[in-house]
This record gives sequence, structure tokens and C-alpha cells, in this order.
Amino acid sequence: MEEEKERAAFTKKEIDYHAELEAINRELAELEQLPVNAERTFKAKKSELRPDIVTKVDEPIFLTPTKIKAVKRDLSQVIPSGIEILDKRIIGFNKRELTIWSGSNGSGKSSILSQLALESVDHNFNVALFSGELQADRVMNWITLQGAGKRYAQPTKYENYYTIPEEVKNKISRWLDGKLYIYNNNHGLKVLDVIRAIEECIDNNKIDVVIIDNLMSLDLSSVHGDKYDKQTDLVLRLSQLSKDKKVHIHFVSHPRKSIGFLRKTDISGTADITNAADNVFLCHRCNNDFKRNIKEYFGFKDDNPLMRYDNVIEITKNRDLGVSDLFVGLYYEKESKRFLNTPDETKYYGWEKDKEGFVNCLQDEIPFAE
Ligand SMILES: Nc1ncnc2c1ncn2[C@@H]1O[C@H](COP(=O)(O)OP(=O)(O)OP(=O)(O)O)[C@@H](O)[C@H]1O
Repeated sequence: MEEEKERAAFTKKEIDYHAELEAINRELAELEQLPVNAERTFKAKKSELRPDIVTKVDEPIFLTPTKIKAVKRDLSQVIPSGIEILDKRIIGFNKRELTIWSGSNGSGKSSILSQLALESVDHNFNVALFSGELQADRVMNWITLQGAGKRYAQPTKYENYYTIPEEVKNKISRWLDGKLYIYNNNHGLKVLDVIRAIEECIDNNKIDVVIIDNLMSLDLSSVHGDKYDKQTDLVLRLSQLSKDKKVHIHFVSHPRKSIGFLRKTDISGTADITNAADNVFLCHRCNNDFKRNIKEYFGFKDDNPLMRYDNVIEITKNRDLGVSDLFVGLYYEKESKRFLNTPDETKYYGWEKDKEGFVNCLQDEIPFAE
């Protein structure tokens, strides 16, 4: 009897032991699965930001030459920059493409891009503009100043601070209405929200040009990966967006370093960023540092024509026409913050033209402050 009891107790212990062993094994298997699951979650999150290229299932994967439909290049769909040498060499900005702009602080990136926005509208292309650093009203002030030009800029008691008469401001606003959309920063700077908002703006307002100024001001914390992976993912995503939505995207990315002569390899992120871009432009302000650097780097002499400009755009990559190592010099007009092709250039935008394209002489009617 005693022996039977002992055997029963022993069997129960054995069963408990096996159950425990099984539980431990299950737990171990779950633990082993953890990195696999983490990898899966990471990939899923990553694809939220960088969706794989969608395969068009109704088309063959490889095409024979006769099956490839020739798409005629429609030059009326190329967006001019208004910068003469640039437009002559690269024709303009193609839809479905991405341009990266870099340059040190104060080199003129934002100002050139707001002028590009005006130029685009002037050629009947609609623009969506995101500025992470300036509130919409400040962006609008700059654009108004550039749109008005020196003839309407009234000096104030502050150096380099000019105002525009209300009547001119209103005319410019009305002209830009329905063509220029400026992101309202009060909606936050979270990258996925901003991209979603841009996508909606493109769909709702027939946008042709998107300007994103700049990478550093976007909040990438919701995206997985290290800093450079996140930046690269974003650029790949924007490149895809330009193709899907048939827009040109201008994207500002600051350089990693703030001293020395800026080169393409100094742009923040990995090399994948510049690989993904169709154009890569560097902005330089022609100060003494720049002049010394180009003399040292390229062996240019003091009489090089570049020395006389105020700002220079360096084209370091242009995939379409293969332009590179081209320097485009510009003159800066402090009253209007405009960049000019020649020191005495006078440009008239659409807001001061009538239906036939003739310029209205509004300035004669406006009383100017002495
Ligand atoms: N050559 C120049 N001479 C004088 N002022 C200039 C020149 N180029 C640009 N500026 C002015 O300098 C200020 C800074 O320019 P802007 O903001 O366009 O530069 P940025 O490259 O975008 O700078 P950041 O990287 O700090 O955003 C603006 O008021 C602009 O009008």
C-alpha cells in the first residue's frame, strides 16, 4: 500500500516535471522568436515610410524595344527656374524628379526656393511649400517682397528692412491665391503627418511643384533606424512620391559640416540621399571664404568671372542632361531679396500684368515714403 502511494507520488512528480519542462521549452522558443518578430516589425514600420516600388501587375516585367511606348518630352511641362544659365543648361525642373539643395547657413537656399515658387506660379504651375523654420506669414512676407521687386520696396529706419505698400501686397496675394499653398506649421512637424498633408494638397490643388525646406526641421522620431537611415528613407520616399504624383520636389538638406568648402559628399545623410536625387545643387554665398576656397580647390584666379557674383549655385549632379560642375552666378538685390541674372535685371511677375501680358504701371499711383 505504502509502496503504491510512493509510486503514485513519484508519477505525479514526473508529470509535473515534464509539464514544467514543456513550459520552459515554450518560453525558450518564444524568446528565440523575439529577434525575428522585432525584425518583422522593423521592416513593416520601415515600409510605412519607404514603400517598395509597386509592381504594375498588368504590364510585363521586361519590355522589348517595340513594346516600349515612346513618351514625347513635353517641354511645356518642364518648370523653368528663371535663372537663365540654369534653364539654358538643364532646361528646367522635370516632373517626377527630385532636386536636393544644400548650402551653409545664409547661403540663400530658402530665398532662391521662394523665388522658384514665384517663377513656377508665373508659368502656371501650382506650388506647395513647407517651411519648417518660418511661420506661413513670414514666408508670405518674403515671397511678397520678392514678387514686388525693388520698385515697390520702401526703405524703413532699419537697415536691410523694406516694406511693401498694402495695395501691392493685396494684388500679389490675389495673384497667388489658388496657386501657392503654404503649410501651416501649427499642424506640427512630424514627418509622416507632413508628407500625408503634402499628398493631400497635391491631390486637392493640382500641385506641380513641392518645396520642402528643410530636412532638419522635420521631426523624424516616429521613424525607425538611426539618424542617417531615417534621412535616407525620407529622401527615397520623396523620390517615389515625385513619381507617383507627377510633381517636381525641391528638398533642402543641410551639410554635416559648417566650415570649409562645401562638397556634395558633405550633404547630411548617407550617399543614398544624393544617389536618389535627380539634381543636386549647392548654394554658396560669395564671401571671402568662398573665394579663397574656389581658388584653392579649382585653381581659379582673381579675375575669374565667378568672383563678381553675390551668390553661386553649383550644379553637382543633373541626371537628365548630365550637367555637373557648373557654377551659376547670381546678383543679390537687398531691397527685394531677389536673385538677378544681371545687376540691372527688372523682372515683372504676372500680378502686375494685364490679360494681354502688358505691364501695368502701378508704381506711379503709389505714394512712396521719402
Ligand atoms: N549674397 C547675399 N548678400 C546679402 N544677403 C544675402 C545674400 N544671400 C542671401 N542673403 C540673405 O541672407 C538671409 C539668409 O538667407 P536664406 O535664409 O535664404 O539662406 P539659407 O541658406 O536658407 O539659410 P539657412 O540654412 O540658415 O536656412 C536672407 O535674408 C537672404 O535674403
